[in-house]
Amino acid sequence: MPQTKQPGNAPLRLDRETVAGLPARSAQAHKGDFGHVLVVGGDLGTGGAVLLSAEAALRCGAGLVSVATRPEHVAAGLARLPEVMCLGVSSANQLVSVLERASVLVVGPGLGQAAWGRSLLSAVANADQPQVWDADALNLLARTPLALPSGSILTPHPGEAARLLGISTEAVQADRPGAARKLARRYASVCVLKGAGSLVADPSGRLALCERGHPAMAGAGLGDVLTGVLGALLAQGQDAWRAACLGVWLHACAGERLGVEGRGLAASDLAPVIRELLEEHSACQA
Ligand SMILES: NC(=O)C1=CN([C@@H]2O[C@H](COP(=O)(O)OP(=O)(O)OC[C@H]3O[C@@H](n4cnc5c(N)ncnc54)[C@H](O)[C@@H]3O)[C@@H](O)[C@H]2O)[C@@H](O)CC1
Ligand SMILES: Nc1ncnc2c1ncn2[C@@H]1O[C@H](COP(=O)(O)OP(=O)(O)O)[C@@H](O)[C@H]1O
Repeated sequence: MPQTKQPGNAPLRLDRETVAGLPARSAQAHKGDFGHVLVVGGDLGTGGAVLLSAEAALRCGAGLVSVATRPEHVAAGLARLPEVMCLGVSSANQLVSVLERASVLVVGPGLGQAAWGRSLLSAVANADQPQVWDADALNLLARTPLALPSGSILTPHPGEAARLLGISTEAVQADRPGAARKLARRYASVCVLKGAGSLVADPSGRLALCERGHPAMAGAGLGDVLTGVLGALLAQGQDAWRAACLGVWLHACAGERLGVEGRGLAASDLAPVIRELLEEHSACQA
């Protein structure tokens, strides 16, 4: 299990044995048992990012999934993902009722950094459900003092980590464990530092390393998929550390499985493969 003792300062290596799984579902299970993930983002021009996240949340077993995005994106969202409740929001006050119904919040994919994204992020930051912050939520966090509620996960790529730490991307890459641990401590959250050899750090200094993955994953939207995976695992009762370790490992193994087909991996190809891998690791029915 990820809580396994680590020798000295060495990171825990994530693999099938060290990653804790989801419990099997009872035969009486119903959708209310598996949480409600709300994905917030998708400003004009980046509407696909929230759909990638929502699709991944759905395919990883969240009971309910909602998206709050620009009203202009609702029709496309419903056409692509009829299972997802897609709400058009022009301002943060329209978020209030859906925020109350969600058990986990994912914020940032395609959010943008203009007034619309900033106001939505403030509303999300005031909610107390566990959250996953990515992309523009992190870019806004780098220039606005906001606190993440306990049990949350941030998922910077090296560029975002550099903005949060006020250093260069090269400096982040030169000491990835240091950067991940610093961000986890600073934001009192679990930090996933993405890129080849993704790291998971928690505020107590725990560190895990994922050596799986594939260079075919170097493409648009792969990070958006990861946010949905993490949201779904939190919604199914995993704490932030366990969700991050399992989610990062599943995502990287799926990239590896698809990477053998070569370049041109589309982010939306990942969700069904992550589903397959999750079932191989943690069967739905005992
Ligand atoms: N279909 C969509 O709607 C998509 C929307 N996206 C959104 O577009 C917005 C901008 O995000 P971006 O991440 O493209 O922009 P950023 O400018 O934040 O990041 C890109 C830069 O970060 C650095 N970087 C990232 N990963 C690195 C690594 N592994 N090693 C070294 N350097 C690394 C590089 O300098 C890279 O050019 C976000 O809101 C994002 O969610 C993207 O996720 C792409 C897909
Ligand atoms: N060379 C690589 N090896 C392993 N994983 C990679 C590689 N390149 C990208 N990834 C993974 O793909 C995802 C890319 O996320 P991100 O940079 O946020 O992209 P986007 O913002 O376009 O969604 C991360 O989870 C990262 O770890």
